[in-house]
Amino acid sequence: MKIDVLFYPEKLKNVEDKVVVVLDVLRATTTIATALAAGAKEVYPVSSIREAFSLKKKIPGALVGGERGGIKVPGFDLGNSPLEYQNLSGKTIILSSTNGTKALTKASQAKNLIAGSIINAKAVANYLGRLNLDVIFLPSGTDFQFSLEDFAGAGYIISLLAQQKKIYLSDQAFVSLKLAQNNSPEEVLTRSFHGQRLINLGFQKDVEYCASLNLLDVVPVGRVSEGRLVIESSRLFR
Ligand SMILES: O=C(O)[C@H](CS(=O)(=O)O)OP(=O)(O)O
Ligand SMILES: [Mg+2]
Repeated sequence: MKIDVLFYPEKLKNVEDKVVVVLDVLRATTTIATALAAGAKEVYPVSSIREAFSLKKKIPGALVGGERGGIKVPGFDLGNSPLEYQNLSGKTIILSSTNGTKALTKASQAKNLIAGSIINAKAVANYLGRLNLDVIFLPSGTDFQFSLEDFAGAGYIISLLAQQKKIYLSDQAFVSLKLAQNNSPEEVLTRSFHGQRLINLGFQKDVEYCASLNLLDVVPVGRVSEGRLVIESSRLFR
């Protein structure tokens, strides 16, 4: 299996025949994994606030969540804190965040699209091992800049994948793996620019939660339905 890790979404091209793992460790893909583990039926990632409100009108009972500047959008039911996403049995979630949901929609045409994070690293690694195809990891970044937590997040998954498969790493994937091998998730997330920003906004508990390696065994997978990306929990591979 060949493994590549991009720096940020702008580099992603021609994904139709690719396996793409999108990461937004702080916090969108962690929130998606948490929502699905809490029983949500599906998550629709959308880029804009307007699109979120418009889709909510079309799906009775849907909850709309997300943030701008880290803070819950006025009129939304939920913010972007994974800790808010509990007891969601059968619920549809519409999520719009600054970075993660944009990266997910950018990768929506991928042959296989997976939302990865640190809390479900092992489950994602097992899933990729079963797929047995080349993989591109796509860090969402923060405001179109490189983000440490997403790049290292890919490395934690790669390190678990390396325990079960022969893998061939691009130069960037090699650095991502080394970063993960030499730093704990707590160190990485607390050190990162985005982690510091969230801590200053009062989201210390979110940062700690997002660093909880292998907490959940859910694998969020994307598919396009009626022209729109929807993410559900894969129950095929555990
Ligand atoms: O809520 C978050 O963690 C961020 C918002 S910001 O970068 O702190 O403004 O959104 P995400 O899309 O989850 O990176
Ligand atoms: Mg982020």
